[in-house]
Amino acid sequence: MSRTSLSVVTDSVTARAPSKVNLHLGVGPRRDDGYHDLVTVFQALSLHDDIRVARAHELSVTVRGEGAGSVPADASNLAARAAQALAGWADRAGHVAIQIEKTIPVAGGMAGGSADAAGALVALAHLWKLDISRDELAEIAADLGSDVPFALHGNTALGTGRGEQLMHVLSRGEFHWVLALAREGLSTPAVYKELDRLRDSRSGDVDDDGDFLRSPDDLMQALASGDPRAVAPLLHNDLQPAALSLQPTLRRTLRAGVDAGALNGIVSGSGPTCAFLCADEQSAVNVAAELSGAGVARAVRTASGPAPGTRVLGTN
Ligand SMILES: C[C@@](CO)(OP(=O)(O)O)[C@H](O)COP(=O)(O)OP(=O)(O)OC[C@H]1O[C@@H](n2ccc(N)nc2=O)[C@H](O)[C@@H]1O
Ligand SMILES: Nc1ncnc2c1ncn2[C@@H]1O[C@H](COP(=O)(O)OP(=O)(O)O)[C@@H](O)[C@H]1O
Repeated sequence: MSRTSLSVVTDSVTARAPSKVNLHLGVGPRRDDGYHDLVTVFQALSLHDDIRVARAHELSVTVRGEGAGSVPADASNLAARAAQALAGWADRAGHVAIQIEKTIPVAGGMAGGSADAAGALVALAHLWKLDISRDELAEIAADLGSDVPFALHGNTALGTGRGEQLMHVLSRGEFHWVLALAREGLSTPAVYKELDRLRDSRSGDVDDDGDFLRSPDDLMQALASGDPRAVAPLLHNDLQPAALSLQPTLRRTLRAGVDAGALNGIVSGSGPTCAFLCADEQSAVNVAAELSGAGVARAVRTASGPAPGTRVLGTN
């Protein structure tokens, strides 16, 4: 019998990256660099994007699925920028074909672009067999966008700085969410700008900065208890008034979700997706059905959290 030595070459890797909702989003005043200091509690949700990377002779990006038409399929795509950044770290050419299968709504406040960047980082580190630590990957991630480190981390985490400095938060059990997707997206910088404008227009009667950036201890205790009824009243988003100011119809969406039986509803991050926390899985299915019928959203999805961070799904 002849012996051949088999060296298995991986040609493509697929990674799965989660979406997120901010259970608490405290926003400090605008900094000199244009960013805002945050104290936020992220929870990763089961709604995800899949990112496949394959060896190629040049960089290319294709995008399919939810909102694909409004995502750039060129070097400006966050996944392509992630590939270039990782190639730079590894001192190699970033020739790779990237395929993104989107389920996360685009410009929806659920960090879809960040998920795609995290997916590209994890998939390429595997394809290129890079000896890179999670911390080094998180540093590259933070340069790509404030939410990208959390997309890598997943689960539940406290974010500080501009949201890129993370500490794991204990969260027991599974939480069930209904997501109301809006017809039009909202631009993240525009929502932060609207918050600054609203605060400027009523300066004098605002909380002091320390209050914006208080630690959400009650929420973290409620998460550790695993009781959605304890978590629900503690959901808080400083960006919500700004998102509602730019898309006033979201008020009706928020009301409709609670009327349908959700424990509470909140604008997800910079919006316009509205996220409703439900008592259990069956309640989420009922709320989703009723919200779909109410005509207050382009589409309605159910999701659970916390979901794991970005991970390799398979190789070919
Ligand atoms: C609001 C949040 C809440 O998690 O998420 P989304 O709702 O957009 O998903 C994040 O802060 C969005 O993070 P991300 O989308 O990664 O933002 P980046 O690319 O870093 O920054 C885009 C722009 O948002 C504003 N920005 C972002 C983060 C921050 N801490 N302060 C800011 O003022 C700045 O105007 C910045 O130029
Ligand atoms: N891979 C990507 N997926 C989604 N959007 C992307 C991507 N790359 C760049 N973008 C752009 O980034 C903007 C923010 O999109 P997204 O990350 O989905 O929303 P949000 O910041 O509200 O969570 C959009 O205008 C989109 O065109």
